[in-house]
Amino acid sequence: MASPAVHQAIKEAALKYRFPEGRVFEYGTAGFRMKADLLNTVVFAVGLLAGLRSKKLNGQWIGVMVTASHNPAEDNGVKLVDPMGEMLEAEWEAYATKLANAPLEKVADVYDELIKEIDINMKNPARVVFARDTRASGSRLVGILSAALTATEVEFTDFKYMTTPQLHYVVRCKNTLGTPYEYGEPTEEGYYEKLGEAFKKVMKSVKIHGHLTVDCANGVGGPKLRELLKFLPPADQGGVDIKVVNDNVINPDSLNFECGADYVKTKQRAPPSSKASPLDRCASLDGDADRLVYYFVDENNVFRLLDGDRIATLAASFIGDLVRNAGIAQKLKIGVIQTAYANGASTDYIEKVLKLPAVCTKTGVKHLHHAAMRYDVGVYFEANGHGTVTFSENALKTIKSSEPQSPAQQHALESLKGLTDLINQAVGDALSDMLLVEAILAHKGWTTKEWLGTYTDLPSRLVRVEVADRSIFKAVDAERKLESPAGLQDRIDALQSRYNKGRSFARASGTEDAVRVYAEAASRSEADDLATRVANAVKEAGSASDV
Ligand SMILES: CC(=O)N[C@H]1[C@@H](OP(=O)(O)O)O[C@H](CO)[C@@H](O)[C@@H]1O
Ligand SMILES: [Mg+2]
Repeated sequence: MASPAVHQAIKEAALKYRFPEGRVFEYGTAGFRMKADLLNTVVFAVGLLAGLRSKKLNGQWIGVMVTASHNPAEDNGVKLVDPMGEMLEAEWEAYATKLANAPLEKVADVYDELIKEIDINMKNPARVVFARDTRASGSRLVGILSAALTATEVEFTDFKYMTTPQLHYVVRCKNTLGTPYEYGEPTEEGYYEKLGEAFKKVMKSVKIHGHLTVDCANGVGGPKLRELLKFLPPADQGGVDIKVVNDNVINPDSLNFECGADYVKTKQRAPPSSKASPLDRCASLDGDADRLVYYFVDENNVFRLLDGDRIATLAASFIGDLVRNAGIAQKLKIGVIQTAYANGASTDYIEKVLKLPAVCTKTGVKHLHHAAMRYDVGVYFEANGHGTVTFSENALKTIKSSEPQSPAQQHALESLKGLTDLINQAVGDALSDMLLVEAILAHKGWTTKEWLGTYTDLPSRLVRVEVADRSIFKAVDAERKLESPAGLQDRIDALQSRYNKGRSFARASGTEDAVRVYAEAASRSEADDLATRVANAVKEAGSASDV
Protein backbone atom coordinates (compact mmCIF):
# COMPACT_ATOMS: atom_id res chain seq x y z
CA MET A 1 0.00 0.00 0.00
CA ALA A 2 1.02 3.58 -0.55
CA SER A 3 1.69 5.60 2.60
CA PRO A 4 -1.35 7.55 3.82
CA ALA A 5 0.38 10.80 2.74
CA VAL A 6 0.96 9.54 -0.82
CA HIS A 7 -2.54 8.10 -1.01
CA GLN A 8 -3.96 11.47 0.00
CA ALA A 9 -1.66 13.37 -2.39
CA ILE A 10 -2.82 11.21 -5.33
CA LYS A 11 -6.44 11.80 -4.39
CA GLU A 12 -6.02 15.54 -4.20
CA ALA A 13 -3.97 15.84 -7.39
CA ALA A 14 -6.42 13.65 -9.35
CA LEU A 15 -9.39 15.81 -8.51
CA LYS A 16 -7.94 18.67 -10.57
CA TYR A 17 -8.82 16.74 -13.76
CA ARG A 18 -12.02 15.56 -15.34
CA PHE A 19 -12.47 12.05 -16.70
CA PRO A 20 -13.80 12.26 -20.29
CA GLU A 21 -17.28 10.78 -20.01
CA GLY A 22 -17.94 7.41 -21.59
CA ARG A 23 -14.33 6.91 -22.70
CA VAL A 24 -12.55 3.58 -22.47
CA PHE A 25 -8.77 3.77 -22.85
CA GLU A 26 -6.41 1.05 -23.97
CA TYR A 27 -2.62 0.92 -23.93
CA GLY A 28 -1.95 -0.27 -27.49
CA THR A 29 1.00 -0.84 -29.81
CA ALA A 30 1.97 2.80 -29.53
CA GLY A 31 0.90 3.47 -25.92
CA PHE A 32 -2.15 5.74 -25.50
CA ARG A 33 -2.84 7.99 -28.47
CA MET A 34 -5.84 10.23 -29.20
CA LYS A 35 -7.07 13.85 -29.39
CA ALA A 36 -4.86 15.75 -26.95
CA ASP A 37 -7.73 17.25 -24.95
CA LEU A 38 -8.83 13.77 -23.83
CA LEU A 39 -5.44 12.84 -22.41
CA ASN A 40 -5.18 14.59 -19.03
CA THR A 41 -6.33 11.73 -16.83
CA VAL A 42 -4.49 9.17 -18.96
CA VAL A 43 -1.18 11.01 -18.55
CA PHE A 44 -1.79 11.29 -14.81
CA ALA A 45 -2.30 7.51 -14.66
CA VAL A 46 0.84 6.87 -16.73
CA GLY A 47 2.83 9.04 -14.32
CA LEU A 48 1.61 6.93 -11.42
CA LEU A 49 2.45 3.70 -13.22
CA ALA A 50 5.93 4.87 -14.31
CA GLY A 51 6.88 5.25 -10.66
CA LEU A 52 5.53 1.78 -9.83
CA ARG A 53 7.40 0.24 -12.76
CA SER A 54 10.63 1.80 -11.51
CA LYS A 55 10.06 0.57 -7.96
CA LYS A 56 9.30 -2.92 -9.27
CA LEU A 57 12.67 -2.86 -11.07
CA ASN A 58 14.60 -1.74 -7.97
CA GLY A 59 14.76 1.91 -8.91
CA GLN A 60 15.97 1.57 -12.47
CA TRP A 61 15.11 4.59 -14.61
CA ILE A 62 11.87 4.39 -16.59
CA GLY A 63 11.11 6.72 -19.50
CA VAL A 64 7.87 8.46 -20.40
CA MET A 65 7.55 9.95 -23.89
CA VAL A 66 4.75 12.36 -24.73
CA THR A 67 4.20 12.19 -28.49
CA ALA A 68 1.68 11.14 -31.13
CA SER A 69 4.36 10.53 -33.77
CA HIS A 70 2.93 10.92 -37.29
CA ASN A 71 -0.64 11.69 -36.16
CA PRO A 72 -2.21 15.11 -36.82
CA ALA A 73 -1.05 18.08 -34.71
CA GLU A 74 -4.16 18.10 -32.50
CA ASP A 75 -3.47 14.54 -31.28
CA ASN A 76 -1.05 13.53 -28.61
CA GLY A 77 -0.02 10.36 -26.84
CA VAL A 78 2.06 8.87 -24.08
CA LYS A 79 4.13 5.72 -23.77
CA LEU A 80 6.48 4.12 -21.29
CA VAL A 81 10.07 3.09 -21.95
CA ASP A 82 11.66 0.14 -20.13
CA PRO A 83 15.19 0.24 -18.62
CA MET A 84 17.13 -0.97 -21.67
CA GLY A 85 15.33 1.56 -23.86
CA GLU A 86 12.80 -1.00 -24.99
CA MET A 87 9.04 -0.72 -25.19
CA LEU A 88 7.10 -1.43 -21.97
CA GLU A 89 6.81 -5.13 -21.13
CA ALA A 90 3.52 -6.47 -22.52
CA GLU A 91 2.16 -7.62 -19.15
CA TRP A 92 2.28 -4.04 -17.87
CA GLU A 93 0.13 -2.74 -20.72
CA ALA A 94 -2.85 -4.22 -18.89
CA TYR A 95 -1.90 -2.37 -15.66
CA ALA A 96 -1.64 0.87 -17.62
CA THR A 97 -5.07 0.25 -19.11
CA LYS A 98 -6.55 -0.51 -15.68
CA LEU A 99 -5.18 2.65 -14.06
CA ALA A 100 -6.13 4.86 -17.02
CA ASN A 101 -9.76 3.71 -16.80
CA ALA A 102 -10.10 4.14 -13.04
CA PRO A 103 -12.63 6.83 -12.04
CA LEU A 104 -10.72 9.77 -10.57
CA GLU A 105 -12.14 9.41 -7.07
CA LYS A 106 -10.93 5.77 -7.10
CA VAL A 107 -7.55 6.18 -8.75
CA ALA A 108 -5.65 6.14 -5.44
CA ASP A 109 -7.44 2.90 -4.49
CA VAL A 110 -6.65 1.27 -7.85
CA TYR A 111 -3.02 2.40 -7.37
CA ASP A 112 -3.01 0.52 -4.03
CA GLU A 113 -4.63 -2.54 -5.61
CA LEU A 114 -1.92 -2.62 -8.27
CA ILE A 115 0.82 -2.42 -5.64
CA LYS A 116 -0.63 -5.58 -4.14
CA GLU A 117 -1.34 -7.32 -7.43
CA ILE A 118 2.14 -6.69 -8.86
CA ASP A 119 3.76 -7.18 -5.46
CA ILE A 120 5.78 -3.97 -5.35
CA ASN A 121 8.17 -3.14 -2.55
CA MET A 122 7.25 0.48 -1.84
CA LYS A 123 10.55 1.04 -0.02
CA ASN A 124 12.40 0.86 -3.34
CA PRO A 125 13.39 4.13 -4.95
CA ALA A 126 11.60 5.29 -8.12
CA ARG A 127 13.20 7.27 -10.95
CA VAL A 128 11.65 8.56 -14.14
CA VAL A 129 12.88 10.60 -17.12
CA PHE A 130 10.53 12.16 -19.59
CA ALA A 131 10.47 14.23 -22.76
CA ARG A 132 8.01 15.41 -25.37
CA ASP A 133 7.75 16.28 -29.04
CA THR A 134 6.83 19.77 -30.30
CA ARG A 135 3.04 19.49 -30.06
CA ALA A 136 1.32 22.51 -28.45
CA SER A 137 -0.46 20.26 -25.92
CA GLY A 138 2.85 18.78 -24.75
CA SER A 139 3.63 21.36 -22.07
CA ARG A 140 0.23 20.90 -20.40
CA LEU A 141 0.63 17.13 -20.45
CA VAL A 142 4.14 17.05 -18.97
CA GLY A 143 2.81 19.37 -16.25
CA ILE A 144 0.26 16.67 -15.37
CA LEU A 145 2.95 14.01 -15.54
CA SER A 146 5.09 15.97 -13.06
CA ALA A 147 2.08 16.34 -10.78
CA ALA A 148 1.61 12.55 -10.69
CA LEU A 149 5.32 11.97 -10.06
CA THR A 150 5.42 14.62 -7.34
CA ALA A 151 2.35 13.19 -5.59
CA THR A 152 3.99 9.75 -5.50
CA GLU A 153 7.41 11.10 -4.41
CA VAL A 154 9.23 9.89 -7.51
CA GLU A 155 12.59 11.37 -8.49
CA PHE A 156 12.39 12.72 -12.04
CA THR A 157 14.24 14.59 -14.78
CA ASP A 158 12.49 16.53 -17.50
CA PHE A 159 14.47 16.40 -20.77
CA LYS A 160 12.09 18.90 -22.42
CA TYR A 161 12.00 18.43 -26.21
CA MET A 162 13.52 15.23 -27.54
CA THR A 163 12.97 12.77 -30.35
CA THR A 164 11.49 9.50 -29.12
CA PRO A 165 14.73 7.57 -29.83
CA GLN A 166 16.76 10.17 -27.93
CA LEU A 167 14.67 9.51 -24.84
CA HIS A 168 15.10 5.75 -25.29
CA TYR A 169 18.85 6.35 -25.59
CA VAL A 170 18.95 8.37 -22.36
CA VAL A 171 17.01 5.69 -20.46
CA ARG A 172 19.44 2.98 -21.58
CA CYS A 173 22.46 5.14 -20.74
CA LYS A 174 21.20 5.96 -17.26
CA ASN A 175 20.60 2.31 -16.45
CA THR A 176 23.93 1.06 -17.78
CA LEU A 177 26.10 3.80 -16.28
CA GLY A 178 29.10 2.25 -14.54
CA THR A 179 28.42 -1.27 -15.88
CA PRO A 180 30.46 -3.15 -18.50
CA TYR A 181 27.63 -2.40 -20.96
CA GLU A 182 27.75 1.36 -20.49
CA TYR A 183 25.83 2.71 -23.47
CA GLY A 184 26.93 6.35 -23.41
CA GLU A 185 26.59 9.71 -21.71
CA PRO A 186 22.93 10.06 -20.60
CA THR A 187 22.42 13.50 -22.13
CA GLU A 188 21.29 14.91 -25.45
CA GLU A 189 24.83 16.08 -26.13
CA GLY A 190 26.12 12.60 -25.29
CA TYR A 191 23.81 11.24 -27.96
CA TYR A 192 25.18 13.60 -30.62
CA GLU A 193 28.77 12.96 -29.56
CA LYS A 194 28.32 9.21 -29.76
CA LEU A 195 26.73 9.34 -33.21
CA GLY A 196 29.27 11.90 -34.47
CA GLU A 197 32.28 9.86 -33.32
CA ALA A 198 30.86 6.62 -34.70
CA PHE A 199 30.04 8.23 -38.04
CA LYS A 200 33.61 9.52 -38.37
CA LYS A 201 34.93 6.03 -37.69
CA VAL A 202 32.66 4.39 -40.26
CA MET A 203 33.33 7.05 -42.88
CA LYS A 204 37.11 6.72 -42.66
CA SER A 205 38.47 6.54 -46.23
CA VAL A 206 35.09 6.80 -48.00
CA LYS A 207 33.17 9.76 -49.34
CA ILE A 208 29.48 10.47 -49.90
CA HIS A 209 28.42 11.72 -53.32
CA GLY A 210 25.81 14.43 -53.72
CA HIS A 211 23.66 16.01 -51.07
CA LEU A 212 20.74 14.77 -49.01
CA THR A 213 17.52 16.71 -48.42
CA VAL A 214 15.79 15.75 -45.17
CA ASP A 215 12.09 16.51 -44.63
CA CYS A 216 11.60 16.67 -40.85
CA ALA A 217 7.76 16.59 -40.85
CA ASN A 218 7.86 20.00 -39.08
CA GLY A 219 8.47 18.05 -35.91
CA VAL A 220 11.07 17.67 -33.20
CA GLY A 221 13.45 15.95 -35.65
CA GLY A 222 14.17 19.30 -37.35
CA PRO A 223 15.92 21.16 -34.55
CA LYS A 224 17.55 17.92 -33.37
CA LEU A 225 18.96 17.15 -36.80
CA ARG A 226 20.38 20.68 -36.97
CA GLU A 227 22.01 20.05 -33.61
CA LEU A 228 23.40 16.69 -34.75
CA LEU A 229 24.96 18.31 -37.83
CA LYS A 230 27.23 20.35 -35.53
CA PHE A 231 28.80 17.09 -34.36
CA LEU A 232 29.48 15.73 -37.87
CA PRO A 233 32.55 16.61 -39.93
CA PRO A 234 32.07 19.12 -42.77
CA ALA A 235 30.83 17.64 -46.05
CA ASP A 236 34.27 17.81 -47.71
CA GLN A 237 35.96 16.07 -44.75
CA GLY A 238 34.04 12.83 -44.45
CA GLY A 239 30.75 14.49 -43.52
CA VAL A 240 27.48 14.68 -45.33
CA ASP A 241 25.91 17.64 -47.12
CA ILE A 242 22.45 17.78 -45.55
CA LYS A 243 19.75 20.26 -46.41
CA VAL A 244 17.09 20.40 -43.68
CA VAL A 245 13.54 21.17 -44.89
CA ASN A 246 10.10 21.16 -43.22
CA ASP A 247 11.58 22.08 -39.87
CA ASN A 248 9.01 24.67 -38.89
CA VAL A 249 8.24 24.03 -35.23
CA ILE A 250 6.89 27.54 -34.65
CA ASN A 251 3.58 26.89 -36.37
CA PRO A 252 2.27 23.83 -34.49
CA ASP A 253 -0.38 23.10 -37.14
CA SER A 254 2.23 22.35 -39.78
CA LEU A 255 3.35 19.18 -37.96
CA ASN A 256 3.01 16.14 -40.28
CA PHE A 257 0.91 18.27 -42.64
CA GLU A 258 1.57 17.14 -46.21
CA CYS A 259 5.05 16.01 -45.27
CA GLY A 260 6.91 13.44 -43.20
CA ALA A 261 7.66 9.73 -43.53
CA ASP A 262 4.07 8.54 -43.09
CA TYR A 263 2.77 10.94 -45.76
CA VAL A 264 5.46 9.85 -48.22
CA LYS A 265 4.99 6.13 -47.54
CA THR A 266 1.19 6.05 -47.63
CA LYS A 267 0.69 8.54 -50.50
CA GLN A 268 3.67 7.16 -52.41
CA ARG A 269 4.78 10.65 -53.33
CA ALA A 270 7.13 13.41 -52.22
CA PRO A 271 5.75 16.23 -50.05
CA PRO A 272 4.13 18.82 -52.37
CA SER A 273 6.59 21.42 -51.01
CA SER A 274 9.59 19.41 -52.27
CA LYS A 275 11.93 21.33 -54.57
CA ALA A 276 14.18 18.34 -55.29
CA SER A 277 15.44 17.83 -58.84
CA PRO A 278 15.41 14.44 -60.58
CA LEU A 279 17.82 11.97 -58.95
CA ASP A 280 18.29 14.15 -55.83
CA ARG A 281 18.56 11.99 -52.73
CA CYS A 282 15.71 12.75 -50.29
CA ALA A 283 14.62 11.39 -46.93
CA SER A 284 11.65 12.00 -44.62
CA LEU A 285 11.39 11.58 -40.85
CA ASP A 286 8.10 11.30 -38.97
CA GLY A 287 6.87 13.64 -36.23
CA ASP A 288 8.97 12.12 -33.43
CA ALA A 289 11.88 11.01 -35.65
CA ASP A 290 11.71 7.26 -35.18
CA ARG A 291 10.76 6.46 -38.78
CA LEU A 292 12.76 7.09 -41.91
CA VAL A 293 12.13 6.59 -45.62
CA TYR A 294 14.26 7.58 -48.63
CA TYR A 295 13.05 8.51 -52.10
CA PHE A 296 13.91 10.25 -55.34
CA VAL A 297 12.32 11.19 -58.62
CA ASP A 298 13.91 9.40 -61.57
CA GLU A 299 14.87 10.75 -65.02
CA ASN A 300 11.31 10.15 -66.21
CA ASN A 301 9.86 12.03 -63.26
CA VAL A 302 8.63 8.82 -61.68
CA PHE A 303 8.59 8.83 -57.87
CA ARG A 304 10.74 6.04 -56.38
CA LEU A 305 10.37 5.02 -52.74
CA LEU A 306 13.09 3.34 -50.67
CA ASP A 307 11.17 2.24 -47.58
CA GLY A 308 11.93 0.20 -44.48
CA ASP A 309 12.33 -3.01 -46.50
CA ARG A 310 14.99 -1.30 -48.58
CA ILE A 311 16.84 0.02 -45.54
CA ALA A 312 16.77 -3.48 -44.01
CA THR A 313 18.13 -5.16 -47.15
CA LEU A 314 20.80 -2.47 -47.58
CA ALA A 315 21.94 -2.81 -43.96
CA ALA A 316 21.86 -6.63 -44.04
CA SER A 317 23.85 -6.78 -47.25
CA PHE A 318 26.47 -4.33 -45.93
CA ILE A 319 26.85 -5.95 -42.51
CA GLY A 320 26.98 -9.39 -44.16
CA ASP A 321 29.87 -8.22 -46.36
CA LEU A 322 31.74 -6.63 -43.46
CA VAL A 323 31.39 -9.74 -41.31
CA ARG A 324 32.77 -11.90 -44.16
CA ASN A 325 35.58 -9.43 -44.89
CA ALA A 326 36.48 -9.36 -41.21
CA GLY A 327 36.81 -13.16 -41.20
CA ILE A 328 34.18 -13.65 -38.47
CA ALA A 329 31.27 -14.92 -40.58
CA GLN A 330 31.43 -18.37 -38.93
CA LYS A 331 31.00 -16.86 -35.50
CA LEU A 332 27.99 -14.61 -36.07
CA LYS A 333 24.44 -15.51 -36.98
CA ILE A 334 22.74 -12.75 -38.97
CA GLY A 335 18.98 -12.60 -39.46
CA VAL A 336 16.50 -10.16 -41.00
CA ILE A 337 13.14 -9.65 -39.30
CA GLN A 338 10.13 -8.36 -41.20
CA THR A 339 6.34 -8.32 -40.89
CA ALA A 340 3.75 -9.58 -43.36
CA TYR A 341 3.67 -6.05 -44.85
CA ALA A 342 7.21 -6.44 -46.22
CA ASN A 343 7.21 -6.59 -50.00
CA GLY A 344 7.58 -10.20 -51.17
CA ALA A 345 10.42 -9.16 -53.49
CA SER A 346 12.45 -7.97 -50.48
CA THR A 347 11.97 -11.29 -48.70
CA ASP A 348 13.06 -13.16 -51.84
CA TYR A 349 16.13 -10.95 -52.13
CA ILE A 350 17.10 -11.57 -48.48
CA GLU A 351 16.76 -15.34 -48.84
CA LYS A 352 18.00 -15.92 -52.36
CA VAL A 353 20.58 -13.20 -53.00
CA LEU A 354 21.82 -12.30 -49.53
CA LYS A 355 21.31 -15.92 -48.43
CA LEU A 356 20.17 -14.83 -44.98
CA PRO A 357 17.19 -16.08 -42.97
CA ALA A 358 14.11 -13.83 -43.23
CA VAL A 359 11.78 -14.13 -40.23
CA CYS A 360 8.21 -12.82 -40.18
CA THR A 361 6.68 -11.58 -36.92
CA LYS A 362 3.47 -9.91 -35.88
CA THR A 363 3.11 -6.18 -36.58
CA GLY A 364 4.55 -3.79 -33.98
CA VAL A 365 8.22 -3.12 -33.35
CA LYS A 366 8.31 -4.89 -30.00
CA HIS A 367 7.69 -8.20 -31.78
CA LEU A 368 10.41 -7.51 -34.33
CA HIS A 369 12.83 -6.38 -31.64
CA HIS A 370 12.38 -9.59 -29.64
CA ALA A 371 12.87 -11.77 -32.72
CA ALA A 372 15.97 -9.76 -33.70
CA MET A 373 17.58 -10.42 -30.32
CA ARG A 374 17.67 -14.13 -31.12
CA TYR A 375 20.44 -13.40 -33.65
CA ASP A 376 23.97 -12.11 -33.15
CA VAL A 377 23.10 -9.42 -35.65
CA GLY A 378 19.36 -8.86 -35.99
CA VAL A 379 18.28 -6.45 -38.70
CA TYR A 380 14.65 -5.46 -38.24
CA PHE A 381 12.48 -2.94 -40.04
CA GLU A 382 8.80 -2.42 -40.63
CA ALA A 383 7.99 -1.43 -44.21
CA ASN A 384 6.98 2.02 -42.90
CA GLY A 385 10.59 2.81 -41.99
CA HIS A 386 10.77 2.00 -38.28
CA GLY A 387 13.62 -0.29 -37.37
CA THR A 388 17.20 -0.81 -36.31
CA VAL A 389 19.93 -3.44 -35.95
CA THR A 390 20.65 -5.27 -32.71
CA PHE A 391 24.02 -6.80 -31.79
CA SER A 392 24.25 -9.63 -29.25
CA GLU A 393 26.84 -9.73 -26.49
CA ASN A 394 28.64 -12.42 -28.49
CA ALA A 395 28.68 -10.16 -31.55
CA LEU A 396 30.06 -7.19 -29.60
CA LYS A 397 32.74 -9.36 -27.99
CA THR A 398 33.72 -11.00 -31.28
CA ILE A 399 33.97 -7.68 -33.11
CA LYS A 400 35.99 -6.14 -30.29
CA SER A 401 38.41 -8.97 -29.69
CA SER A 402 39.11 -10.41 -33.17
CA GLU A 403 42.74 -10.10 -34.28
CA PRO A 404 42.84 -8.90 -37.88
CA GLN A 405 45.03 -10.99 -40.22
CA SER A 406 45.24 -8.37 -42.96
CA PRO A 407 44.65 -4.64 -43.52
CA ALA A 408 41.36 -5.54 -45.24
CA GLN A 409 40.22 -7.47 -42.18
CA GLN A 410 41.27 -4.62 -39.93
CA HIS A 411 39.31 -2.13 -42.01
CA ALA A 412 36.18 -4.31 -41.89
CA LEU A 413 36.49 -4.77 -38.11
CA GLU A 414 36.89 -1.04 -37.54
CA SER A 415 33.83 -0.31 -39.67
CA LEU A 416 31.85 -2.87 -37.69
CA LYS A 417 32.96 -1.31 -34.42
CA GLY A 418 31.82 2.07 -35.68
CA LEU A 419 28.47 0.61 -36.72
CA THR A 420 27.74 -0.82 -33.28
CA ASP A 421 27.99 2.73 -31.91
CA LEU A 422 26.29 4.44 -34.85
CA ILE A 423 23.19 2.27 -34.65
CA ASN A 424 20.73 3.03 -31.85
CA GLN A 425 20.26 -0.46 -30.47
CA ALA A 426 17.53 0.54 -28.04
CA VAL A 427 14.96 1.37 -30.69
CA GLY A 428 14.46 2.42 -34.33
CA ASP A 429 15.94 5.89 -34.73
CA ALA A 430 15.53 7.95 -37.90
CA LEU A 431 18.62 10.14 -37.31
CA SER A 432 20.89 7.20 -36.58
CA ASP A 433 19.37 5.13 -39.43
CA MET A 434 19.91 8.06 -41.79
CA LEU A 435 23.63 8.21 -40.96
CA LEU A 436 23.77 4.44 -41.41
CA VAL A 437 22.23 4.62 -44.89
CA GLU A 438 24.53 7.49 -45.88
CA ALA A 439 27.57 5.55 -44.69
CA ILE A 440 26.55 2.39 -46.54
CA LEU A 441 25.89 4.24 -49.80
CA ALA A 442 29.31 5.86 -49.44
CA HIS A 443 31.01 2.49 -48.84
CA LYS A 444 29.26 0.85 -51.75
CA GLY A 445 29.79 3.92 -53.97
CA TRP A 446 26.08 3.77 -54.77
CA THR A 447 23.50 6.36 -55.66
CA THR A 448 19.86 5.78 -54.77
CA LYS A 449 19.38 4.40 -58.28
CA GLU A 450 21.78 1.52 -57.69
CA TRP A 451 20.18 0.91 -54.32
CA LEU A 452 16.76 0.72 -56.00
CA GLY A 453 18.20 -1.60 -58.63
CA THR A 454 19.01 -4.39 -56.13
CA TYR A 455 15.53 -5.87 -56.69
CA THR A 456 12.15 -4.85 -58.12
CA ASP A 457 9.25 -4.40 -55.71
CA LEU A 458 6.06 -6.26 -56.49
CA PRO A 459 3.19 -3.78 -56.98
CA SER A 460 1.22 -3.69 -53.73
CA ARG A 461 -1.88 -2.12 -52.26
CA LEU A 462 -2.90 -1.45 -48.65
CA VAL A 463 -6.61 -0.89 -48.00
CA ARG A 464 -8.44 0.10 -44.83
CA VAL A 465 -11.82 -1.56 -44.32
CA GLU A 466 -14.26 -0.34 -41.69
CA VAL A 467 -16.29 -3.08 -40.03
CA ALA A 468 -18.79 -3.20 -37.20
CA ASP A 469 -16.54 -5.15 -34.86
CA ARG A 470 -12.92 -5.69 -35.76
CA SER A 471 -12.31 -7.98 -32.78
CA ILE A 472 -13.91 -10.91 -34.64
CA PHE A 473 -10.92 -10.89 -37.04
CA LYS A 474 -8.48 -13.20 -35.27
CA ALA A 475 -5.11 -13.62 -36.91
CA VAL A 476 -2.59 -16.46 -36.61
CA ASP A 477 0.74 -17.38 -38.25
CA ALA A 478 2.44 -13.99 -37.64
CA GLU A 479 -0.82 -12.34 -38.72
CA ARG A 480 -0.64 -13.80 -42.22
CA LYS A 481 -3.80 -15.90 -41.82
CA LEU A 482 -7.22 -15.49 -40.20
CA GLU A 483 -8.71 -18.24 -38.07
CA SER A 484 -11.91 -16.27 -37.62
CA PRO A 485 -14.45 -15.38 -38.99
CA ALA A 486 -14.93 -18.93 -40.22
CA GLY A 487 -14.46 -19.46 -43.93
CA LEU A 488 -12.88 -16.09 -44.70
CA GLN A 489 -9.31 -17.42 -44.94
CA ASP A 490 -10.43 -20.04 -47.48
CA ARG A 491 -11.88 -17.27 -49.62
CA ILE A 492 -8.67 -15.22 -49.39
CA ASP A 493 -6.61 -18.31 -50.30
CA ALA A 494 -8.81 -19.00 -53.31
CA LEU A 495 -8.59 -15.38 -54.47
CA GLN A 496 -4.82 -15.03 -54.20
CA SER A 497 -4.20 -18.30 -56.02
CA ARG A 498 -5.75 -16.77 -59.15
CA TYR A 499 -3.04 -14.10 -59.50
CA ASN A 500 0.52 -14.36 -60.64
CA LYS A 501 2.67 -13.97 -57.48
CA GLY A 502 -0.52 -13.08 -55.63
CA ARG A 503 -0.30 -12.70 -51.85
CA SER A 504 -2.91 -11.12 -49.64
CA PHE A 505 -3.88 -11.05 -45.99
CA ALA A 506 -6.24 -9.20 -43.67
CA ARG A 507 -5.78 -8.32 -40.00
CA ALA A 508 -7.41 -6.04 -37.47
CA SER A 509 -5.38 -2.87 -36.90
CA GLY A 510 -3.97 -2.41 -33.42
CA THR A 511 -4.06 1.38 -33.63
CA GLU A 512 -7.19 2.21 -35.64
CA ASP A 513 -10.76 0.96 -35.65
CA ALA A 514 -10.41 -0.89 -38.95
CA VAL A 515 -9.23 -4.04 -40.69
CA ARG A 516 -6.23 -3.66 -43.00
CA VAL A 517 -6.02 -5.60 -46.23
CA TYR A 518 -2.67 -5.99 -47.97
CA ALA A 519 -2.25 -7.42 -51.47
CA GLU A 520 0.64 -7.77 -53.87
CA ALA A 521 0.92 -9.41 -57.29
CA ALA A 522 3.02 -9.40 -60.43
CA SER A 523 1.32 -6.36 -61.97
CA ARG A 524 -0.28 -3.19 -60.67
CA SER A 525 -3.74 -4.09 -61.99
CA GLU A 526 -3.59 -7.58 -60.45
CA ALA A 527 -2.48 -6.18 -57.06
CA ASP A 528 -5.32 -3.62 -57.09
CA ASP A 529 -7.85 -6.20 -58.18
CA LEU A 530 -6.78 -8.70 -55.53
CA ALA A 531 -6.90 -6.02 -52.81
CA THR A 532 -10.40 -4.96 -53.84
CA ARG A 533 -11.72 -8.52 -53.87
CA VAL A 534 -10.22 -9.41 -50.50
CA ALA A 535 -11.51 -6.12 -49.04
CA ASN A 536 -15.00 -7.01 -50.27
CA ALA A 537 -14.74 -10.47 -48.72
CA VAL A 538 -13.70 -8.84 -45.41
CA LYS A 539 -16.63 -6.40 -45.58
CA GLU A 540 -19.07 -9.25 -46.18
CA ALA A 541 -17.65 -11.35 -43.37
CA GLY A 542 -17.77 -8.28 -41.09
CA SER A 543 -21.40 -7.53 -41.81
CA ALA A 544 -22.49 -11.19 -41.76
CA SER A 545 -21.45 -11.40 -38.12
CA ASP A 546 -23.44 -8.24 -37.46
CA VAL A 547 -26.85 -9.86 -37.79
C1 LIG B 1 0.56 -1.47 -41.69
C2 LIG B 1 1.22 -0.56 -40.73
O1 LIG B 1 2.03 0.28 -41.14
N1 LIG B 1 0.89 -0.69 -39.43
C3 LIG B 1 1.46 0.16 -38.38
C4 LIG B 1 0.40 0.54 -37.37
O2 LIG B 1 -0.10 -0.65 -36.79
P1 LIG B 1 -1.55 -1.26 -37.02
O3 LIG B 1 -1.70 -2.31 -35.96
O4 LIG B 1 -1.52 -1.82 -38.40
O5 LIG B 1 -2.54 -0.14 -36.94
O6 LIG B 1 0.96 1.37 -36.36
C5 LIG B 1 1.99 0.69 -35.58
C6 LIG B 1 2.43 1.65 -34.50
O7 LIG B 1 3.01 2.81 -35.00
C7 LIG B 1 3.13 0.28 -36.51
O8 LIG B 1 4.06 -0.45 -35.76
C8 LIG B 1 2.58 -0.57 -37.67
O9 LIG B 1 3.58 -0.85 -38.60
MG1 LIG C 1 7.06 7.81 -34.83
